[in-house]
Amino acid sequence: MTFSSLLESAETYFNEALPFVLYREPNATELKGVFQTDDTVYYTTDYSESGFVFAPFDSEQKTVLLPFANSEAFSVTVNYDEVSLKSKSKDTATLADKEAHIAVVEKAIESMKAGNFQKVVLSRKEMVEVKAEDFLAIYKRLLSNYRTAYVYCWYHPKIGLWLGATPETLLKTEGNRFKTMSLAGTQKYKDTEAVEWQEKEKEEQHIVTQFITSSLQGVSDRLEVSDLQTVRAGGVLHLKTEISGRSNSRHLDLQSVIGALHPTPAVCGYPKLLAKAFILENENYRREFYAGFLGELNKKVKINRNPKLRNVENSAYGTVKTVSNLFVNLRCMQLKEHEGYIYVGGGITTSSDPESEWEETINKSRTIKNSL
Ligand SMILES: C=C(O[C@@H]1C=C(C(=O)O)C=C[C@H]1O)C(=O)O
Repeated sequence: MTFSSLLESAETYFNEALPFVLYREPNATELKGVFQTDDTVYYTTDYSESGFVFAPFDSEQKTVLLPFANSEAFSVTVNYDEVSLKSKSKDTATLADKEAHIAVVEKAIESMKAGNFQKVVLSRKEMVEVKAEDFLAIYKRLLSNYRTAYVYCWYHPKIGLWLGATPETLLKTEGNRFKTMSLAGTQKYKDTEAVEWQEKEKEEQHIVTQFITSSLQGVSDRLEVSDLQTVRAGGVLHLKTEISGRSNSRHLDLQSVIGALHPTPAVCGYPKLLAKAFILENENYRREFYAGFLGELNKKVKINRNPKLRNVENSAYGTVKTVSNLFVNLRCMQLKEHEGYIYVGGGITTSSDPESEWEETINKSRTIKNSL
């Protein structure tokens, strides 16, 4: 199977209304595809299943699963030479979009000043003129434009068509080791990653780091927390801290770890339940799968830790491990037959300036717009 034949299979599956997902991990050259052989909507029950998951923001709603057992999986090397299409940027937000977003941001600031909660992530969706039938051209541009992102295209005829290029890992596990990240704080990228950060951004990112480390306290006694870094995600920069560890027990309970993490204050707020209630009550639309998560769940892979043995084919030294690679669904778009919806948001604290928060959503929305 080649890069172009994998894309052709996706096109065939789409035309035949069968579920599939295409995805490429950050900095990887491998494009993977999972093609479900029937059009049933399968769900996870306790995250012990093996497959590709697609979870909504609202953790009360069910997580969709493309079970590996009911699918065919392929992997090819991406051929970027085949991705030469030019990109354009269009800003399509209306004045009404701007006023509505600013009004909710102002309401949140007031509520936080009254002491109701500390941080909330407010988002909106913006309509763009695209057609679902063009999804592969858009997907190829996303692959080419964002090599450090997790770039996916997910389709289920009974649920919808989603594409994205996200910078955020929710959870990576291998056996009982795990890794996650605290990613928050945003500024526009202007040719350098050597930038200063304001207290507001440092504070909102710190809230996320604190939440993650305390949520994982019961999972591992020895958490490793990296230094604060500035990372680029297309046209924006974020603050990032990496958090990793090994579960105290031999078995990592994915259901409880995912339950403890999702949604983090990077996409919801703090305290979690109060922020979530504010979001559900005040954002005047449903997030659906935006700010949910997606990726491989309990995949069996052969791991070879000795680099000297890397070239030994069919290695007898490899061990089979169970891995999960889950990413937060950000910088994404839902594609309908005749239009697309880009989903974007940003973290609000009492020090937020509503106008700058609006600009931040515009800057984030360009991740997708630059590839339409
Ligand atoms: C909510 C989004 O992004 C998240 C919010 C950020 C912020 O508030 O600065 C930064 C990165 C992400 O964790 C989004 O892209 O829609």
